[in-house]
Amino acid sequence: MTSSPSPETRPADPSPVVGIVMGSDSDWPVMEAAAQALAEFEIPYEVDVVSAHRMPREMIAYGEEAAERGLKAIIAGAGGAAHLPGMLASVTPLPVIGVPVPLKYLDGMDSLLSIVQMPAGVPVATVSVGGARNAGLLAARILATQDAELMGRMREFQQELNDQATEKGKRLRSKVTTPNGFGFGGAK
Ligand SMILES: Nc1c(C(=O)O)ncn1[C@@H]1O[C@H](COP(=O)(O)O)[C@@H](O)[C@H]1O
Repeated sequence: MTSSPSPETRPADPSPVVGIVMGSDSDWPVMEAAAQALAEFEIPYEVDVVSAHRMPREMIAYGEEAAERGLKAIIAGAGGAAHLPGMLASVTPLPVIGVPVPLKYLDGMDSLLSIVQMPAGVPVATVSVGGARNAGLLAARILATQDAELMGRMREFQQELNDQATEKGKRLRSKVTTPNGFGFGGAK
């Protein structure tokens, strides 16, 4: 049986390079998928609640200090009147990825429109409603532009997606008989 290393021998946690922030802890069930994607690529991240509406001064400080603290990208999720991603983008030079979080009413359309319609000059890369996993993957791609090893792992990940989709096609073709037997994946 292997035992985990004692605290003295355990390597120190690497400094986070991606900040995952959200307007409330109630966003975490959606935002967790961003953290999961980063963990799969072994990218160190931090998570916090930073609300533009409820804690404006702290939110500005977070955005202003993010680059100096060593973060390379920020993923910001919020629901409803989601001003957090845009306000962070206005005070940091880092890339900001916005995640519209769907709430009980309006199915996330309110959040999507709040995040995506940024004025020229202040970009927020907006993923789909609830698309936190893609936000994590996009942050990984941004980091991979400066990290050949990470770029290699992203290529492997894409190949796995391809393999899975190819397998899905095979399964479907084996279940459905088409009149001419044609299948994109080379079914004869
Ligand atoms: N959209 C924002 C901001 C902001 O943009 O600054 N701060 C909180 N919120 C959102 O309010 C919703 C309800 O929050 P509570 O569950 O705490 O009442 C959350 O989805 C949060 O992201």
